[in-house]
Amino acid sequence: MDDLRLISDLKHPHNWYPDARVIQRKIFFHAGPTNSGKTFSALKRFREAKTGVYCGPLKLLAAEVFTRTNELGVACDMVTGEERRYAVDNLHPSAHLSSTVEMLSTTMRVDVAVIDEIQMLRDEQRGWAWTRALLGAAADEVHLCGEFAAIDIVKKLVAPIGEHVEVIEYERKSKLTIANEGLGKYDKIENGDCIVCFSKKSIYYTTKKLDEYGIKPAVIYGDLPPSTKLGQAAKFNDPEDPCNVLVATDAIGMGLNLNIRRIIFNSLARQTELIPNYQALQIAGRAGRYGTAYADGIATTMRKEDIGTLKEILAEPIQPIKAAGLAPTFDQIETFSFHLPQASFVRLLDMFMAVCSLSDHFFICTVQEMRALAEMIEPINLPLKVRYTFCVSPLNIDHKLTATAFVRMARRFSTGSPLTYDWLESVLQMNESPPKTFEQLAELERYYEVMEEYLWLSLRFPDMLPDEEIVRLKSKEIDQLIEEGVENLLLLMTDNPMQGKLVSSFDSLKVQLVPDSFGKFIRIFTIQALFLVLKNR
Ligand SMILES: Nc1ncnc2c1ncn2[C@@H]1O[C@H](COP(=O)(O)OP(=O)(O)OP(=O)(O)O)[C@@H](O)[C@H]1O
Ligand SMILES: [Mg+2]
Repeated sequence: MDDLRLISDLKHPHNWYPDARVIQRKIFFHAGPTNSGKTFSALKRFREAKTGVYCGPLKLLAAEVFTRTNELGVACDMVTGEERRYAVDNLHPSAHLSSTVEMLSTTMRVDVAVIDEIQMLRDEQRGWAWTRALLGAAADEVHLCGEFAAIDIVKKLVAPIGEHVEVIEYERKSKLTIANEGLGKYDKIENGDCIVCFSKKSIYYTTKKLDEYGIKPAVIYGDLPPSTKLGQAAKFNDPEDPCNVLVATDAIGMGLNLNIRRIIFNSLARQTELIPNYQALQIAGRAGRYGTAYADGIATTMRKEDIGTLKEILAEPIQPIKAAGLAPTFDQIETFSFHLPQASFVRLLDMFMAVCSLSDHFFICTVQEMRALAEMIEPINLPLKVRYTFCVSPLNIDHKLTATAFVRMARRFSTGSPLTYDWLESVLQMNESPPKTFEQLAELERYYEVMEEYLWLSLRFPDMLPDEEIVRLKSKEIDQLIEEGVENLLLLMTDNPMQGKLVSSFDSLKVQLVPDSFGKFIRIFTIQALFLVLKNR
């Protein structure tokens, strides 16, 4: 037990990064509310430096920095969990790199490291990645961008290594007001409005409602592939495009540049809990974007009775962040397994969580997702490192299709046979026709997730997952189908409620049944019944 306690002692995470510890780093904290130019300033410094790395919270942001930096004439490569791109080629890596925060190499020496959205170190699941970047970036200058709430904790985390934090404060570049009353009705929707929902179901419901008022919105939610998100964002941003309303989940909370004038909270609760005030502020802060047609922003609610709550939430002072996330590293789990050779991986994780010790200012990130993946592949015989890698992959296994594919990938891996594209195709048995119902659209999203998982694993085990190129091409095709699906489903609902529904199945009937007026339902039902009769004859 004493040995186990020693191994799981996480009290001195500073010591995990020897390359950073030999540098006397200068730390700059660009602190301010949303839309205040923090990232803009830090990126300027990044580009001016001889060598630099940018660590962003999302693939989309890493891609945006990659594209923009190259456009500005500074060669920049990109690394995300699933992809490596080079400004030139892999024989000539650039001096600048844009990456997702989890991918930062703590042994790569650079002049400037930018760590964006540093307040994310409080995140229950991903917080460890920001803590690791903060303590481990081997850079002369570390530029942090984020909320004021993170200043104290950052100072406390670097104090033991004698590093000083210089805070640069920013003010919001545009005005943000909270409306006096909630909207109440859909007919008050205007150009530049973004309705924020907290579930896919309410996204569909809201689009349907807007349809009744002849509005065809752009739609963005987390499960959509990046290029669909970008396509929808571009459509909404384009002043020439007739689409001027956006319906989105809080997936827009970070990163995308959107010309939003007014944020309308469809509700203020995720499942049953009110959203925390820092999240509400992040989302509300999306309204009004410096340098766009809608420089001044407004935040409001869909339901009139919610406006008071919104005002209360936004008025609450943001509590300074008290602790930063940490997670067990592979080395620690491996040493644990030497001491407990009989224990299953799930048991190792549970033991680690039970005995590990932390100092003040840290908390241990939840390993729920990792544990769920570990449970699925527990009976499969895999080396510890492979099992660990499978379990830290970012796959969502809430759906049967993704869960089954995950298990089959692990099983195939354990037999030593390569996971080729042909094999993957036989597992997925994809229906690649353009989706006509939301269920079919969701199925395509699942295919896309499995392909992303393949790409993620193939970066780590290229010999066992050799068909990266072909899977990437295929995933782009699926992405395209999803994009068309989002467009077409909305189009079908808006332009002509009858069109296209003749060929759809009972699934679409289920969707139509939910919030529609009775008359419309009778018409659709009659036509569908007629269609079935004709088909059977
Ligand atoms: N000095 C500047 N000159 C021109 N454009 C600027 C300047 N500062 C910021 N911007 C533009 O204003 C917008 C907001 O800036 P930025 O993204 O840096 O804000 P932020 O504080 O990082 O916001 P968030 O918290 O949402 O990440 C961007 O489109 C950026 O290009
Ligand atoms: Mg920013």
